[in-house]
Amino acid sequence: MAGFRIIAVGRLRKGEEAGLYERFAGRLVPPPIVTEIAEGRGSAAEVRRREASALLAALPDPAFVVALDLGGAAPDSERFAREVEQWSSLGRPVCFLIGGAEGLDASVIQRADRVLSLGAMTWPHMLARAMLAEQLYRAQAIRNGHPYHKADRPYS
Ligand SMILES: C[S@@+](CC[C@H](N)C(=O)[O-])C[C@H]1O[C@@H](n2cnc3c(N)ncnc32)[C@H](O)[C@@H]1O
Repeated sequence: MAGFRIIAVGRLRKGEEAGLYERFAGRLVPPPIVTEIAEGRGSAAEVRRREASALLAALPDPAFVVALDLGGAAPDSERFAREVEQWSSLGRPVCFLIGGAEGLDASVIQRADRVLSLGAMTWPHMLARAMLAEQLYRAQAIRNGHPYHKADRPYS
C-alpha cells in the first residue's frame, strides 16, 4: 500500500506526544511523510485563513484529502480500515490535514474529500496526530490480520 501524508499545523517537538506519534508511525509500512505548517498569526479567523492557504498549498496533485475535524464522520476502526484501503486504491496521494489551535478553515473542509472525526471531544492537535498514527497502524493490523486489533472486545 502506498504511504500516507500528514500535513499538520505546528511543530512536533521532542516530548511525550512525539514519542507516542513515533511509536505508531514507525510501525506503518511505509511510514507517513509529514509536512508541518507554521502556526498562523492574527485573529482566530486570520489564523485559520493563513494556515488554510499553507495547508492547501502543501497538497500534492491530485491529493485525496482527509480533513480531521470535530464536525466529521466518526467511523469505528474496522470501517476506517476499509475506507483507508479504498482511498489507497484510488492511486492518489492520501493526505490527512490537521489544524492548529483555532481549527481548520471552512475552505479546507470544502476541499476535503472526507472529513474525519476522532470523536466528539476536542483533542490537542499534537495528540490528534498521534491518535491518527495509531488508527492508521490499527487499520494496517486489521488488513494484515495482526493480533494488535482485538476485533471482538469488549463484547466476547
Ligand atoms: C485543538 S483542535 C482545534 C479546536 C478548534 N476549536 C475546533 O473546533 O476545530 C486542533 C486540531 O486537532 C484536530 N482535532 C482535535 N480534536 C479532534 C477530533 N475530535 N476529531 C478530529 N480532529 C480533531 C483537528 O484537526 C483540529 O483542527
